[in-house]
Amino acid sequence: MSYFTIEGRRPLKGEITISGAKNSGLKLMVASLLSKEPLILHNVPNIADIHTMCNLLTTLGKTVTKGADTHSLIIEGPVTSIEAPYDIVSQMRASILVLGPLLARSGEAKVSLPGGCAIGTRPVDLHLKGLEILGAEIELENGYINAKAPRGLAGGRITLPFASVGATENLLMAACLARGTTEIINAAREPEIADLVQCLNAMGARITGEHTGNLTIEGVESLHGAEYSVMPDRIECGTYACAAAITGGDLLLKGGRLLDQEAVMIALQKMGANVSEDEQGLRVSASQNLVGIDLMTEPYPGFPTDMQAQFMALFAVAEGASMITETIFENRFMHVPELNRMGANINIQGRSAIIRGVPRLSGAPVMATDLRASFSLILAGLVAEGTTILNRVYHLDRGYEGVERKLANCGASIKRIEEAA
Ligand SMILES: CC(=O)N[C@H]1[C@@H](OP(=O)(O)OP(=O)(O)OC[C@H]2O[C@@H](n3ccc(=O)[nH]c3=O)[C@H](O)[C@@H]2O)O[C@H](CO)[C@@H](O)[C@@H]1O
Ligand SMILES: C=C(OP(=O)(O)O)C(=O)O
Repeated sequence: MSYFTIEGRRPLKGEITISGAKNSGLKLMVASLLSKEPLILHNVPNIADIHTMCNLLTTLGKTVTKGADTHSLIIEGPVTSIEAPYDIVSQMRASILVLGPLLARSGEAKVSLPGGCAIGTRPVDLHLKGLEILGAEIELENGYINAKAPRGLAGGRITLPFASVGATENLLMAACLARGTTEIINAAREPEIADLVQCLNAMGARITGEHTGNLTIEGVESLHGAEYSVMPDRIECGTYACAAAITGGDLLLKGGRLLDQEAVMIALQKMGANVSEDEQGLRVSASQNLVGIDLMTEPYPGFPTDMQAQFMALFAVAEGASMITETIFENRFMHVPELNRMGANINIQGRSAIIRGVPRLSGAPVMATDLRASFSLILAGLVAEGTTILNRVYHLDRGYEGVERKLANCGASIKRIEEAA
């Protein structure tokens, strides 16, 4: 297992190129199940979750090859298996997204139930209820979802009680090949949904309404191949924006887009950071002490839960008190005890955390518990006095490409130590 050592208190200055979005790239790869023709994807991030998705698609019969450059993939060929096995689904929850496309294409699917994870119980009831409205027959047995649509899927009107990102994506992909028209009311509006819609439309789907929360999908007989570039990762961009702010640095985040993350950038500005945008990307700097603010996580366009842990690190050293209310996942405060071990003063009250800013944090050995929690500890380590040792960095490798390279290029002292197994 590898770990990071970080020596803190160095302002970050320079440029970081933002990679393609994990939370879009994974779904675009799944869309390849809807056609046997090649789907050529560019700007695919080189991260563990993408490798896991390659593995899952290969298990289902697809051929995945590297494209013209290191961030391109070609996915093609027929689906030859309808089973997403437990050993892959348990590594990555996004695997559940193969359910809708497999049903639509093959009329049946067997997908392991993903179960909960460190941030919450994460049920998939909305995915299953929506597929039933489209005509699927679903049974749960031995930890698997067994789904059948012997007469194919048929369009329907699905109202989501909560704008679930994953349910929207699963139903959207299933509806592309259903007979007739499907409406998804109260669909998620995250930018990754629009990216998926654009890719599906490039493959011949007929989807409208991607920015409105109400999607209309006119089913088509078949989809064809396409070439598409994954959008930049707004969460990676927001994370490095926090790195600039917490270290009193100045970073150009190449490829970052304000449009995708206004709530995050407004929060940084309220705290005293400077944010500007030009044709290269976003520039974020801080020349004064940050001040605490209150935040609540919400579905897009609200403040994203995937940035909550990173802002917790910022608030830990900001002047005054801050409060974060987490409304999306019930257990997403696992980073709090670790930040407190570094000298932060954070109390959890139900779904809210009260953070009283402290003048300094001190380096300590800490343990990553999930992807974004891992980066909140890196941010704390970048501003702490002394050495921070971050264990279990495999969480981080799921979703951030080349963390230590990107940070070290901008002046951070961070090293990955590979421990023999
Ligand atoms: C791979 C990926 O894109 N992951 C993102 C996706 O996760 P994911 O697609 O899992 O997130 P959802 O929007 O579906 O989940 C949000 C909330 O709804 C609940 N829920 C969801 C589905 C369901 O059938 N029943 C149910 O109760 C979940 O438990 C959670 O509490 O969106 C989240 C919310 O922006 C992000 O934090 C994740 O990074
Ligand atoms: C929660 C996240 O991912 P996943 O849904 O894959 O667990 C995330 O990207 O922060």
